[in-house]
Amino acid sequence: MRLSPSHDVPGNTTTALPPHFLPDISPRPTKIKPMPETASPQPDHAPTKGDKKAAPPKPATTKPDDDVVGKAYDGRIMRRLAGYLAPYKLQTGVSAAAILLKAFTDIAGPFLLAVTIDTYLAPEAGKQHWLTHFLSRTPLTGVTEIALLYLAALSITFGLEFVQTYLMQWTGQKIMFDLRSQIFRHIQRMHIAFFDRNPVGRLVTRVTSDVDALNDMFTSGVLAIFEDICSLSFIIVVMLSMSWPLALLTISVIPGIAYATHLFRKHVRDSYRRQRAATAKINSFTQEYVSGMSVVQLFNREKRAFRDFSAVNLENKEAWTDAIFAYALYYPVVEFLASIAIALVIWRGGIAVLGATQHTWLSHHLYVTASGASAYSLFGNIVTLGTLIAFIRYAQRFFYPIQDLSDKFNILQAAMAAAERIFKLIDTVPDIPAPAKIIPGDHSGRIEFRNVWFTYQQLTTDQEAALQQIRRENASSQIRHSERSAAESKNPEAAHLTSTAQTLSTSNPNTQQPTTNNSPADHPLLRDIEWILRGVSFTIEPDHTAAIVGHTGAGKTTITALMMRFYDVQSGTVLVDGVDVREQDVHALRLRFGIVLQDSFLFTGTIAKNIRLGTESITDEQVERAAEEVNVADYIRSLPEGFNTPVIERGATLSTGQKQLISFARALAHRPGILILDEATSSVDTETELRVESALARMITGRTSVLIAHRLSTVQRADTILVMHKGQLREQGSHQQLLAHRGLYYKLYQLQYKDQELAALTATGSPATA
Ligand SMILES: Nc1ncnc2c1ncn2[C@@H]1O[C@H](COP(=O)(O)OP(=O)(O)OP(=O)(O)O)[C@@H](O)[C@H]1O
Repeated sequence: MRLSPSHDVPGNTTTALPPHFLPDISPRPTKIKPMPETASPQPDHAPTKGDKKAAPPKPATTKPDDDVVGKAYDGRIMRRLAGYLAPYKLQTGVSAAAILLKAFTDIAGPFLLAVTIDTYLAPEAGKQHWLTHFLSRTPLTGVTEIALLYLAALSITFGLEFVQTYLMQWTGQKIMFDLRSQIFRHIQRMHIAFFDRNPVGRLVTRVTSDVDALNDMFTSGVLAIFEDICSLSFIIVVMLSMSWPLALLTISVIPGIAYATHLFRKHVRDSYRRQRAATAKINSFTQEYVSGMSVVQLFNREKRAFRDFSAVNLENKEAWTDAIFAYALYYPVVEFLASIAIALVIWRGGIAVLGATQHTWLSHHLYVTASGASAYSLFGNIVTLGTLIAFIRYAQRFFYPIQDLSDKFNILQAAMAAAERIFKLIDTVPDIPAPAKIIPGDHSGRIEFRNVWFTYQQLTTDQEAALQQIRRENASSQIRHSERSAAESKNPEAAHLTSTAQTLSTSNPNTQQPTTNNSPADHPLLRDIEWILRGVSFTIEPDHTAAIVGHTGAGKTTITALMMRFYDVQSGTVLVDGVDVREQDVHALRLRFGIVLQDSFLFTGTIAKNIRLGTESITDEQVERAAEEVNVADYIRSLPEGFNTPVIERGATLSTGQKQLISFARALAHRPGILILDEATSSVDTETELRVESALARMITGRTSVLIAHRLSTVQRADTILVMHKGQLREQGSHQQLLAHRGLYYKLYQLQYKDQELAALTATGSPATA
């Protein structure tokens, strides 16, 4: 709690004026602002009495980088942050000038008070202020004139305060706007693997609370520190000029305050770290249990869930209690030390005002200096009643900025940590690098996988190096092979001789292989990686339909993700439209695809907007036709607002099947070159599926299509069926060919066929074993 005029001059019996008579130009509000959060996932300060701005808990993330307590000042980060201020130089400059002027006008009040007392209320012969001399030569003589001067200083201070507050808050909001836009734009550019690694909560925190922490720094941190430093400097200069021995007495308690601040910060820091962890747990716990409430209630887990919740709730409470204890102790301690300083000033200044005759034996001997001169003569000559009263006011104000600085230090620390996390996000380069030279595809719709190895795992530097080596070896082998082929085609005779020479020169039959194909699985560093795709090669010819089948987790969806370059392969090549996807413009590449997933994603907006998905060239008629083709138009029209019915909460009011059909319409309306249907009809009933099937037949005609389906009935008509098993392409061919092969597909088919037969028999009441 800050020193306030009503109780900050204990036992001031030596002055002619009672303490409440002591005016102050800018009495500061009582404010306690405990240490703000570095990650700001919870209220940014403890709910202490007197602080009206206690914020509700903010969502927290559980990842370690949210737990970092950074440095209070980091030159590198500060320089970068200053860059955001650059467009608002004028506003910042005016604010800074206002602060400087305000710090100056702030000190005028006590000074005018001293003049009033020494000149008019309790004048002493031979002790006159220079200002009194100065004012005596102007019309400003008398209490009224000085009161007017005082009022003028007060008005200027308020005016400056308004200018500074308004401009700084305005600038802060502008910077936050710029920063949020930059973060969001950057997040949108990130590759899909980035979102696998960064949970939603963490990214939301970056855009919200971390940006808020920076706002605090811009609006009340940096400039407030500047203001505090200006105030402190002016007050110190004024105090020293008034009476340096009294000034030294005031400053004498600073080491005590510094030590108390050090202990306090240490304690609060630890407690905040625990709070962050506990709040993160509460948030994720609540989120998980609220989303899974039906399962909780179904399995009667309420009591158990409440017990678990109480445990994390208690952790949070205890961490808060510790912080509150520290705050409750720290502010009175600082206040006590400040009061000691002021008591010292009153005591020593009072003696000086009363004159040498009234000092005690102790004070006389205490203040005899080594040179033999009596120190109180120093006071005696300088300290008037007015000076002493003004000095006490300055001494009180001296402790405001000191308390404030410790507070601002916390804001800075929080902002540095937030800035570090924000910059880390902004500096994350997409793992999907843009090609040096873009090669557009031929729009044929041809898809080819050449010996593709892929893992979602992040590889170590050594593993990356090993892969690079393999890629280099395979590429040079490929070049040699191409050169040889070219030579053979030009001169078959020479080619024959070369080939014979090679055969004779070595007994190793491998040298006759046209190309080397080193496999990552053979490398000691790469052997233990959990490869999702292991050397997958296939071709889907233009306008053909390929179906990918296989057990759950076999890598089917992964194959389609690689076609659209959501991830880059670690080894091998994926070609779409005849060109390596890494050499194409990624936006143009993705525009080629239309996709319907098992878990359709709808955005907030209307149904029509979800079908159009921002492509304004799609007309209302086309939207409706697409919906008709997939048999969902009647349903949409039956809704109160038809195609303009709002979609809320990712389509919470629609069934999974309806969402799938809307996604179908979306894919159809966009007329993509390549269509991917990943379990696209898994959630619609058989009747609807049959109707969608005819739409499907139309959809896949004239474009390359990739179907992923567990129901083999859906895939039978595909031109080619790829059978995946544990990341490997085990079989490939048409339905009939694969059945004849009697391999994996045959087994899968038999299993499903038996299941269906069984289901049919059960439905008709026949014995299951029949
Ligand atoms: N984003 C991801 N991060 C890490 N691992 C993943 C990711 N997506 C999939 N996997 C893993 O990759 C493997 C293949 O997944 P994929 O989704 O390709 O299988 P699938 O054959 O389509 O399975 P399903 O039939 O169940 O859809 C699985 O073991 C899965 O755990």
